[in-house]
Amino acid sequence: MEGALIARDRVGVQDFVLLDSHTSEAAFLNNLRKRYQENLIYTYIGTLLVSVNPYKELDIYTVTQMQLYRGVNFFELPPHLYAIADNAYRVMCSEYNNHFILISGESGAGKTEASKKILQYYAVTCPTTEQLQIVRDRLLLSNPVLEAFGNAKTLRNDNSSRFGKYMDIQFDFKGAPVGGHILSYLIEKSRVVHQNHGERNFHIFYQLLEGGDKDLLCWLGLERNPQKYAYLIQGRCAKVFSINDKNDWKIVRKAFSIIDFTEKDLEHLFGIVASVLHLGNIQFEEDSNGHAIIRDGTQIKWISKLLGVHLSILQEALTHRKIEARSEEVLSPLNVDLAFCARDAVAKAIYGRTFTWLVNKINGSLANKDSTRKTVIGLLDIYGFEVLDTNSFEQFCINYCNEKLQQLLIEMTLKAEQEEYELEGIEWEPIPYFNNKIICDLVEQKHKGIISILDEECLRPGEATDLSFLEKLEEKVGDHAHFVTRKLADQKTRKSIDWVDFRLLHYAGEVTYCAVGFLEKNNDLLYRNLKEVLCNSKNGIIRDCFLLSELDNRRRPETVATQFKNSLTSLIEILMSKEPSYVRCIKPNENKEPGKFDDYLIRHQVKYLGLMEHLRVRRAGFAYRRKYELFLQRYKSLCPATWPHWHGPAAEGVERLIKHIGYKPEEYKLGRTKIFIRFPKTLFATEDAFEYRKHLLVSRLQAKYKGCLGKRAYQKKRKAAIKLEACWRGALARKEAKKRMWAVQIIRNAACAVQLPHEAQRPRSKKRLGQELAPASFHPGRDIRDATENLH
Ligand SMILES: Nc1ncnc2c1ncn2[C@@H]1O[C@H](COP(=O)(O)OP(=O)(O)OP(=O)(O)O)[C@@H](O)[C@H]1O
Repeated sequence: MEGALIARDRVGVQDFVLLDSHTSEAAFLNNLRKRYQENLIYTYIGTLLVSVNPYKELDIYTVTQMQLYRGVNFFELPPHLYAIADNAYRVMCSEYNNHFILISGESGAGKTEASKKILQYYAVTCPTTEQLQIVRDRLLLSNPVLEAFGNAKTLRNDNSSRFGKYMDIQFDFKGAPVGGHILSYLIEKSRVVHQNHGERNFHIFYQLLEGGDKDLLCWLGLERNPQKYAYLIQGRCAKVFSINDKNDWKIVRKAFSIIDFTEKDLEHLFGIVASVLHLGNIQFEEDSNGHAIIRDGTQIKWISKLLGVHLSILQEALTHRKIEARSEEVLSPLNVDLAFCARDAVAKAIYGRTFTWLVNKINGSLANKDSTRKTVIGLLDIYGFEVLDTNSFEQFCINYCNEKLQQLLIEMTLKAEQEEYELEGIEWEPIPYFNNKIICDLVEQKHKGIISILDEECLRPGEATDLSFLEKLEEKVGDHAHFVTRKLADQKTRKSIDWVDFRLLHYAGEVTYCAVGFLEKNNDLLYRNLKEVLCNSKNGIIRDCFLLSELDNRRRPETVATQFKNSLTSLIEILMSKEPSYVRCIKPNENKEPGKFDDYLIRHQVKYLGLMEHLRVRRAGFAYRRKYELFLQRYKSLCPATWPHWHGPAAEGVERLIKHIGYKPEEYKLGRTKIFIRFPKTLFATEDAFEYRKHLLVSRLQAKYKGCLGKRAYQKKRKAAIKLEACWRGALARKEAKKRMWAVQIIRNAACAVQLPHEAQRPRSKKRLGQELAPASFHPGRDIRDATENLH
């Protein structure tokens, strides 16, 4: 916060909480824009981080930067992902509790990049040993593998994650990363068989074709040209290969070896990828009875080899459907349309289940077998609210997921805020906010919610269709305030809703869903005979996946929506038991252009990410709160009673201090351990006074220091002068004394020379005398004369 305060006049405010007009969306956008244009992509709302995708490499993710943020108080440095990561880590280590970082935003907003950067931060800054290095590498390299199979180029993002991901990083008591676990959500299987214009299939297909060596492709019966595969040219993407495919393939191959995939695993895995491509090239034609038959046997032979299933059984399974007639099972031939549907269903099913297998395999290699207690930090990278031109079953699931996460955010933020006030004994009035529980209930309520109604239609006997589902919705939830169809709408709204549509009023806005395809996608059915064939596959991955799900679904198969609902419920439970941190990613423009800030697009995201709401909640009570000790430490110079030292309790010191500054009662509240300041302007005034005071103190200090320096220099000189003088005098005196002694001696010697030659008084020779007294410069005649003169 202090960092934010200091820098507030430089480029906007680093924390939206400090915005004066916190209810103004324009002021919010203004601040975001100002900072974005200076490449300041991060801004706080309290402890939530807002991130705007820069669409260019910034020099803020270096190891030096990581070290800078390591172990530093949250608000001391400018907002950064590393501050969020470090804060969660430090609290986890000190309080030994679990955390999660929820990263959300729309496609292309930068969620995956953010989660990778957090992971790298932990990899670089956490303590590690040589053995833990393996875990660290596996954690980091699980990303390229999952991205290869779960990401694709879309119109909005060249590397779009087509699944939701929650990753737990486990730490031991020393804070070293020792393991991990990944949960994946709703992979977009429909992409395997169909892509929108300008989009691609999952990366792995292109990586294999571009990067796989000749022998491998030959073994898989593939050609290097993606144009040859029907499932890869649906989107008519201008550049089918991306510049990264070849390189990414190498990374993925390396990752496989580090994550412990055996040669057999890889053989089966690539066999499945190739089988999907071959499946897409299977064509059907009508025989004389109007039944589907396979036109060319080449593709099916490859599939039979790669999946390890008998050729004739596979042929039959793709062109027939097994039905139960009373106690008998009969094979009914399919027409061409149904055969194409069966083919696509197989491709989607084997790809989807292989993805699940892949996640499990990675989890196996990340698992920490040690049973000692560990703490975790979870990273949730999940699709944001999505509104397309035509919204289908997938968008319905994604937006439902966002409703649940919004509910979690509001609950946890409000709860945390309320708990803090309670803990501190502060009264506050809860602010009104839109509780989206009503929409969650509309979707998920047992027997009455949309998912239950959809399931009923999917599972009931008789002719159920998307239209009959729509009618059921009108009948059962028609009077809900957040639901509308063309039939139920008023005249004005009616025009914008088609007969096959229904509209939900989400917390983030209205979304119209086309009911066509809901039943089929929710059922996700594979004809029973096809399932049986796959259960008997010699390809280990396929056999395991299908056998397992057969065992799971022996009673009543769960529909896709119900599976998703259940997985979301357990995700929310996981998150509720942890301490939250939030990163909200914003996409600045549709063209992936650096520096372009599209106001309209961003305003929309600010709204549906609930940022204004979050800011309101943060500001509803108090804009700023600080522990008494920290507050006093910073501002004690503003009051003579607390400066330079306050010896009593910090709370009393703060009370004296704010009385001296002149805080009005409505501007603050004193809690048990913290001071709460309601308005930013109060804090800014205090900060300004502190800045002014700091300057004064600095000038005083400077003056004192200069004075000290001068005094010291003077004293040094004085001492030197005295010393010099003393030396000089001493030297003079010594010289004088010597001269006298010397003269006396000479005269004595001279006198002796004239008197009795006594042994003791025998005159020394002139030379000897000279050596004794003045060895170098003795001139007897001149010196005796001088000495005699001196005596007078
Ligand atoms: N901090 C960043 N610095 C530089 N470029 C970034 C940053 N964040 C995102 N980008 C760019 O934006 C692109 C899209 O980001 P990312 O894949 O993380 O989006 P996303 O929100 O995960 O999208 P999706 O939901 O489709 O997966 C990246 O490929 C990268 O080019």
